Amino acid sequence: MLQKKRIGFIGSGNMGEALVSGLVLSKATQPENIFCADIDPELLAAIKDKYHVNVTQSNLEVIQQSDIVVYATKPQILGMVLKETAPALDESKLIISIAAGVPLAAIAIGLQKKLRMIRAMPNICAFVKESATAIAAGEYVLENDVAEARAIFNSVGKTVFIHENVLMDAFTGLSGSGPAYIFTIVDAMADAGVKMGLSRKDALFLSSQTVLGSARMLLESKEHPGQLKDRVASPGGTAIAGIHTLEQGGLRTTLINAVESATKRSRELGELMVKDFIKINENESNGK
Ligand SMILES: NC(=O)C1=CN([C@@H]2O[C@H](COP(=O)(O)OP(=O)(O)OC[C@H]3O[C@@H](n4cnc5c(N)ncnc54)[C@H](O)[C@@H]3O)[C@@H](O)[C@H]2O)C=CC1
Ligand SMILES: O=C(O)[C@@H]1CCC=N1
Repeated sequence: MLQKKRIGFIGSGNMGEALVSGLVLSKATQPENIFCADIDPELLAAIKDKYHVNVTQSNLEVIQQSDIVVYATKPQILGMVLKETAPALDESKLIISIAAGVPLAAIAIGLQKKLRMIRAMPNICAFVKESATAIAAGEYVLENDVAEARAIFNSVGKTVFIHENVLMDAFTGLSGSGPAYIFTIVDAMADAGVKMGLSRKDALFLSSQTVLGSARMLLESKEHPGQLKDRVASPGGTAIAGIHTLEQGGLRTTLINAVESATKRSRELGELMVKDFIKINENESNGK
């Protein structure tokens, strides 16, 4: 589906590169159909070297070359970048924003243009084709646009399509930010292994493999996590002793609080971006 589509990235940092990596690994499209822009020439040179895609410091050039444009800059500068690139945007292109917190309606109001837009929340595991991505569509998308967006994100992992753009902040708090929680947990488990006398290398490998295996069991067995937990925790055994300590430490509450905080932060980022957009528009109309 994407073979003939030219896909451009505005911002080629952590997430832009993760998507490029997944797209190239999955062969969903050819490297010559991928166009990456960034302000950092060293980063672009490294991306060209690794993935053999087209790179340029010019956002406008990438947009001109692309059928699908993915905005992958930080939400805090997205308003400015969108304004700068708006002259090159029209209904002939599908625009995808992966920015945390930024509602499509805010982009539409800020740019005052009718555009085919998709909002997506992937995660960094796109690097290894294991992203969990939520996708929502804007008002003016064509029938094929959602399928194309899904094809992009399916090529770097699994997708869910949601109708309510408003739930994106919750996805951002859970699966968009989730790898950071898991990396922290694995790091802490590795520290624990070291404390118990394992080498750092073994401790890190064993905790990472344990997370991978647990995730695969959850997805493949489709059993409830509680049931799987019961299969590990024997009466009077080691796992239940460990779980008791986790519960004493408030693990569940802490994780629920973490997802809630990240969801709230996502909403805040969206509100800040809207304010930013209003300021840019006011300055423009005052001729500043
Ligand atoms: N890092 C993650 O795990 C995830 C990030 N996201 C979203 O992806 C977006 C990008 O995040 P990251 O990749 O983490 O940030 P990053 O900072 O690693 O990458 C952003 C890139 O944009 C470049 N940039 C800055 N100004 C620019 C400009 N004017 N024109 C073109 N490029 C410019 C920077 O040099 C940088 O390489 C954010 O909106 C974030 O919310 C979404 C899901 C997961
Ligand atoms: O910048 C962040 O912290 C998050 C991770 C998910 C999206 N952006």
